[in-house]
Amino acid sequence: MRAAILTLSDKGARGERVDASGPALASWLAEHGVETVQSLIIPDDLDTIVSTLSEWADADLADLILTTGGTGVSPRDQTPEATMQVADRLIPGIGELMRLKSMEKTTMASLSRAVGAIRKRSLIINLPGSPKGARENLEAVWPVIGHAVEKIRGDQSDCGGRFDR
Ligand SMILES: Nc1nc2c(c(=O)[nH]1)N[C@H]1C(S)=C(S)[C@@H](COP(=O)(O)OP(=O)(O)OC[C@H]3O[C@@H](n4cnc5c(N)ncnc54)[C@H](O)[C@@H]3O)O[C@H]1N2
Ligand SMILES: O=P(O)(O)OP(=O)(O)O
Repeated sequence: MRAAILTLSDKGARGERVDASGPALASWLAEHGVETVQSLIIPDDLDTIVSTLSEWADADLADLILTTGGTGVSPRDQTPEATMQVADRLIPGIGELMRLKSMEKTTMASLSRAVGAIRKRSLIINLPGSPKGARENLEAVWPVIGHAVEKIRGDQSDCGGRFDR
């Protein structure tokens, strides 16, 4: 699986804060056998997020595109809106699972409006901005990501019963 990481942070893009979340995600992915083929920091600007996500998905840069930051309720937080704008289809269960698992850790998880989406052959997942929040949310959905990527990329094998507890 190839991953790309997009960090949304005004301070990070201005060089006022070192991006700890993008590298934390790349390390976590490497430990799980996933190569990060691209990573970038951009400001919380709707049009820039839309154009970057569309470009990456349309070029089939990665199977999995992770965003970190801008999922909350501050005026500049618009990563979910940008993701919904580029989405061919949404996967509501991804956001539900992230919030369900994260609320075991902090009730503040209810403030993340993160979504999961598909554009072309890429799975896009929003994660919160802090390194801890980003990692915890990725861990929450990791069990379903491999299967989701296979199906999005056209795997036609029968999954009925394969994943029953
Ligand atoms: N499982 C968890 N889920 C959530 C957590 C958590 O700790 N565990 N935090 C919750 C909180 S609190 C909020 S609010 C929401 C939404 O978060 P955002 O996506 O809006 O995050 P930001 O406002 O972009 O960032 C928050 C905070 O994190 C630090 N930060 C942000 N970007 C970076 C970066 N690239 N490198 C280092 N640190 C960064 C900074 O202190 C920001 O103020 O999510 C809940 N979910
Ligand atoms: O500069 P950002 O975008 O990382 O935002 P904040 O620290 O206010 O969450």
